Amino acid sequence: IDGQKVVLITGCSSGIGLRLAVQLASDPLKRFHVIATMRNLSKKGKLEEAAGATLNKTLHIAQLDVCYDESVTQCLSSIQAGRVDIVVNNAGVGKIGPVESLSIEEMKTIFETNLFGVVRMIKALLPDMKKRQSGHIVVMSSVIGLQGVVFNDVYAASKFAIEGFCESLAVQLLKFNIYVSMIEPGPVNTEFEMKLMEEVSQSEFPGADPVTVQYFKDVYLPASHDIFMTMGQTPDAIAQATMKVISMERPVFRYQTNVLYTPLIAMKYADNTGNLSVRTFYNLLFNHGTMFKISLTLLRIITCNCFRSGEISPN
Ligand SMILES: NC(=O)C1=CN([C@@H]2O[C@H](COP(=O)(O)OP(=O)(O)OC[C@H]3O[C@@H](n4cnc5c(N)ncnc54)[C@H](OP(=O)(O)O)[C@@H]3O)[C@@H](O)[C@H]2O)C=CC1
Ligand SMILES: CC1=C(/C=C/C(C)=C/C=C/C(C)=C/C=O)C(C)(C)CCC1
Repeated sequence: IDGQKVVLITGCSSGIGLRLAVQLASDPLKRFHVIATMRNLSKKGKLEEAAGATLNKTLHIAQLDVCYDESVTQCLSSIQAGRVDIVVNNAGVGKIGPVESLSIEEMKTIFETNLFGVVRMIKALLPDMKKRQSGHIVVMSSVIGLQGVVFNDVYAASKFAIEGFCESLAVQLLKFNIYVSMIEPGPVNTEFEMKLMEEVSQSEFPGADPVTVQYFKDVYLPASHDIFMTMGQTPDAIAQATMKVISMERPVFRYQTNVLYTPLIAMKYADNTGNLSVRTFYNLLFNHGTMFKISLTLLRIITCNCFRSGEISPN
């Protein structure tokens, strides 16, 4: 452990967290000692299988639920190395649907994980990182932390919230040689989308008017599915991007993993009235058939030539 970076990752039972844990633990130079955490250890089978020979060598599995103080304290105090050099706040939950049919209580649970879960981890680790004048706080944010997407209102709010928190904190932490990095993927093909679809398929959308429900079901859901199919990245691509940011000597504050999404985000900064973003998203949503395919092809042509060419290939 002495020459290694101790990396703690939250939410490793599936998706991005699982792949990141495995990629870091499989580093040929053995630079990382990975503590792959999950809230429910009965789900550890998939990670154990993917970890292969790295299990209990460079990859260690531990219990951690970001929503509970005791769980966080207990996990951190059980760390053999006695320190965490890099924390990857990956645990997160999605939420889609008309706001009229979501209760405030339900909305709070999203913030409990995506905002306060991350804040809890950071608060627990900061004193020691400050003392050691070293550390890297990585957050699995999202493009939805920079640009809202229709029917993702609450999820967007939670990711915007953590962006604001970290953007503010990053300045203070530079004084202590602690870096903060936000990883901002677009759609990623993990269990995330399936969980959302499952939840939606069970809801009758109480409180929402029929026009909104129809707009959500017949326009948004197919368009969103299309976006996951055409623009979606693999969790391995996100793990690779995260590993790249972790390995930087001076880690960047923001890192967008999907070059196809970059021009959509850029609209926000190109027109400070916000109208360009709102209207373009409106048009893209309602023309998601043929027009959308044409727009996407155009985006591919533009972005492949102009944005970080060759750095990460859009899949
Ligand atoms: N998939 C996507 O399109 C995108 C995802 N992201 C973000 O990436 C991150 C990972 O998502 P992804 O891998 O796609 O989705 P998954 O649903 O596959 O993974 C989410 C992980 O978070 C865990 N988790 C949820 N709540 C808690 C909690 N309270 N404490 C600890 N762990 C918890 C889940 O555990 P359990 O199995 O127990 O539920 C699971 O391991 C999230 O923060 C998400 O917002 C960002 C951009 C796009
Ligand atoms: C780009 C785009 C759309 C959807 C984007 C989606 C659904 C993105 C999902 C991103 C996720 C899931 C991020 C997770 O953090 C719409 C609204 C269909 C309209 C057309 C343009």
